[in-house]
Amino acid sequence: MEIKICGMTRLGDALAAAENGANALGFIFYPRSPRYVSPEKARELIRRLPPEVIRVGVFVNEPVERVKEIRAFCGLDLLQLHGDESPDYCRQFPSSVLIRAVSPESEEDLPSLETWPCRALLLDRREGALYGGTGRLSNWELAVRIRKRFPLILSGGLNPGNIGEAIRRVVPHAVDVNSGVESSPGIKDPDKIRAVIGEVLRTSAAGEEKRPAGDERGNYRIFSRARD
Ligand SMILES: O=C(O)c1ccccc1N[C@@H]1O[C@H](COP(=O)(O)O)[C@@H](O)[C@H]1O
Repeated sequence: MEIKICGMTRLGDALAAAENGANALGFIFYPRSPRYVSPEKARELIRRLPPEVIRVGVFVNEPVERVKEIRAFCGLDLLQLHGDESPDYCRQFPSSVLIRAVSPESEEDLPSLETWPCRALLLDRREGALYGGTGRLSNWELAVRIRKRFPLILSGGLNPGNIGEAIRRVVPHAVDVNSGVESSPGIKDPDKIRAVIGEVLRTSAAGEEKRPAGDERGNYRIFSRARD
């Protein structure tokens, strides 16, 4: 089970996540977010990270050229598009570097997910004008349907208290945690980071033990360095 911790604004938080086993860290380049980090600051943080940690840039409705510029400047491995970007917008990037955030509300929304040219879907919950970071749970029943067809990152309101149940019920490829490991928006709590990663490792190890022989989930890694 892969894990991403999102909304990094401070070096100590990023290193705590990396040292405790996070596979990927997210940097939010959406100016209206309380977790916004400038490209200059993100670059500073990123260059001090252990090389094996995957760096994900989170964008909301940013012009394509600006996303490309920030990606090159900061050395981002993957791009998480979390706004109203269209499939045509997405096609201006290699699909291998894209994570598309989606918030389907019912089964009827599922066929449209086929249109996204991306490496993985990230299931989140939108709340009014807020694009993400709401701390609200996503729809786990739809998540089970989605993960049968696509590499899925489960997101939305995950925290040390509910992530074990989320993994047992949804069995996603990866999980993404953000406000659930904070003491206030943009300020992570290293104890909560340790707790959430510990819970992910324990739950996924128990799941592996119970899996019948021959039930391989494949070796697909979402958080790896993609070739453009
Ligand atoms: O965190 C934000 O402020 C944010 C703003 C705009 C787009 C995405 C944002 N965060 C993403 O939201 C999900 C879920 O967050 P939470 O766990 O419910 O707090 C996560 O993938 C973040 O990448």
